[in-house]
Amino acid sequence: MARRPLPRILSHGGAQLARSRELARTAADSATDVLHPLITITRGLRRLASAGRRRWAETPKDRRGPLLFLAASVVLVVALMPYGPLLAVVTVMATAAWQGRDRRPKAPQGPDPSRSRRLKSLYEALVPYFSTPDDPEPLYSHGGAWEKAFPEYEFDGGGRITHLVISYPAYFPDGEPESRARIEHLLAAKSGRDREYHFAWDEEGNLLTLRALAPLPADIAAQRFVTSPGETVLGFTDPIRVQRTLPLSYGEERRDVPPVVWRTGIRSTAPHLLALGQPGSGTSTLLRSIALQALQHGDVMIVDGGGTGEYACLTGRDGVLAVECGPAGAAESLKWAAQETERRLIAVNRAHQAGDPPPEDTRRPLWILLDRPTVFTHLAAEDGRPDPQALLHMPLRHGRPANVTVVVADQLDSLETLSDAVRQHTRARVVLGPATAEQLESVLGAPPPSTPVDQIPAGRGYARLGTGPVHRLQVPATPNPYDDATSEALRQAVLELLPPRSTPADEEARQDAPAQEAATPASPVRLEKVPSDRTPDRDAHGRTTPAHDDEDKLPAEAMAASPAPQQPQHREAAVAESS
Ligand SMILES: Nc1ncnc2c1ncn2[C@@H]1O[C@H](COP(=O)(O)OP(=O)(O)OP(=O)(O)O)[C@@H](O)[C@H]1O
Repeated sequence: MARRPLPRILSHGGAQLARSRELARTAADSATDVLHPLITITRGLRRLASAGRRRWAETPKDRRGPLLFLAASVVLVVALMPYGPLLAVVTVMATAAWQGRDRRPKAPQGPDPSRSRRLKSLYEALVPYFSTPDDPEPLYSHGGAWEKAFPEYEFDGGGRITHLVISYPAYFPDGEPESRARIEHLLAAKSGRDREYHFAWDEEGNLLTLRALAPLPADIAAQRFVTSPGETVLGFTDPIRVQRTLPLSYGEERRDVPPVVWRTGIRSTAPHLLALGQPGSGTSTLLRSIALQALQHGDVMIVDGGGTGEYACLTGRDGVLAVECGPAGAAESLKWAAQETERRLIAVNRAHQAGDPPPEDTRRPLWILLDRPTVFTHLAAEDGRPDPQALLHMPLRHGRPANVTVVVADQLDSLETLSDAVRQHTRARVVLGPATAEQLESVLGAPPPSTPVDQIPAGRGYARLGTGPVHRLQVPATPNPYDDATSEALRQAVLELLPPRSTPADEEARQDAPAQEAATPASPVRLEKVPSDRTPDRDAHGRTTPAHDDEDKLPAEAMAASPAPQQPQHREAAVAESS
């Protein structure tokens, strides 16, 4: 019997109503089953009565008297006959039951022939994986019944499977990733490779649920996201695992989309991030998106080994301490970052020991963003200099209590060149663009729950925060506004998010140092670095430099443990002095 729709209040409740809804539905179904004969007879009596009324109305007035007399005679004869009344009641009930039967044409059972063929072929393809010759009653056998194996299925308007529950035998090794991967690969291939599929294995119930995922929106432009301090939106995902949504604007339109939010700071369980991808997969775009969000509440230092000016738009902006593209500048900036982390750590520890809150000058988040640091590693090895990645050890290991966050982006094939500290301490992971299942698992630490599509758009990939689930990810479009290929709308969106430029870029120093610039393979972009919430210092030339915490205020032991911070711009000051 077809299930009756429930009242709206029961069919649109939240997750907590699901159980009550199922109970109500079961009770309604049972009551309908028990009362079904009564309902049929009542409906038949109603139809007989209305047929009688119609007949009476159609009978001409002069013939109504004889008709009434005939009916009364029949009633009298029946009443006088032995068992007459009983027989009359039985006859009326039988007639009513016949008249009251459900005359609606029966809905066709099962899917239409083309859909049945699709399910049948899927079933046949699964037979080698879900059967064994020793099974006396195989659920899967060539020419067997797919209906028992697929208890639930749904198709879209084009006749393609969108949802399928697959029952499999208990002896299938569903705990082995390789066995699962074989089945998932097969199902994705048979259901259409141009879509992504989510697989949920219910090992207790021996059920596998396949769901075709709608493509993630690729048209989300950079914008101010509604987040708290310490939260960074890496991108957007589907609502299967993420309940929270963010209101986003698409031009005039507004939509709520589930985000992948990364929490940083002292309570974070994944305080540093590593993003990997093939060239052109969108890791620089991700870093730019993170930088624009980080600048709302903190200071940012960028070390760019790519040398293509991807971060030039950030140069000289409030809160941007440095954008370094050359090996010497990168090494100096990282050295300063390590010393600053150490200084903050000592200051925080002293405050803890004294029972005071952390000092104000340790609270503003410091972000160290590195794009392709392995380029500098190669250059340093060639020149016989120490690997600048070694300087990341302090911020990575001790950055969390010091409010220092490190984000590293590099290419997938450089994973081995990244230092142990980077690989150990970056517990938030992102992989963008095409990647093999092995690469995904080695970077994320777990296989993604969905199959990839053949054509992956830029900025699409997977994210995993600590030991959490692997999420599908689409990074918001945050292009380089100085790139000619960037559309005007996206350029404006990024420009609007940039902090103001309160100090002019130090063009003079750059022009005056041709010798030093030529010595560096990727010429550095010179930047002024002025944390917006601090009073800048002045160097020998009267230029502003980051007002790092006044060394005089540091405790004696902190000074002993922490060498005086060597500010990132010292290289440029030296260049200016020599000119
Ligand atoms: N999330 C995104 N949405 C839309 N377009 C994107 C996105 N991410 C990247 N792109 C586009 O893809 C191209 C490459 O992006 P990007 O430079 O960020 O990649 P990459 O991984 O850093 O590559 P490379 O290392 O070669 O510089 C750019 O044209 C960029 O605009």
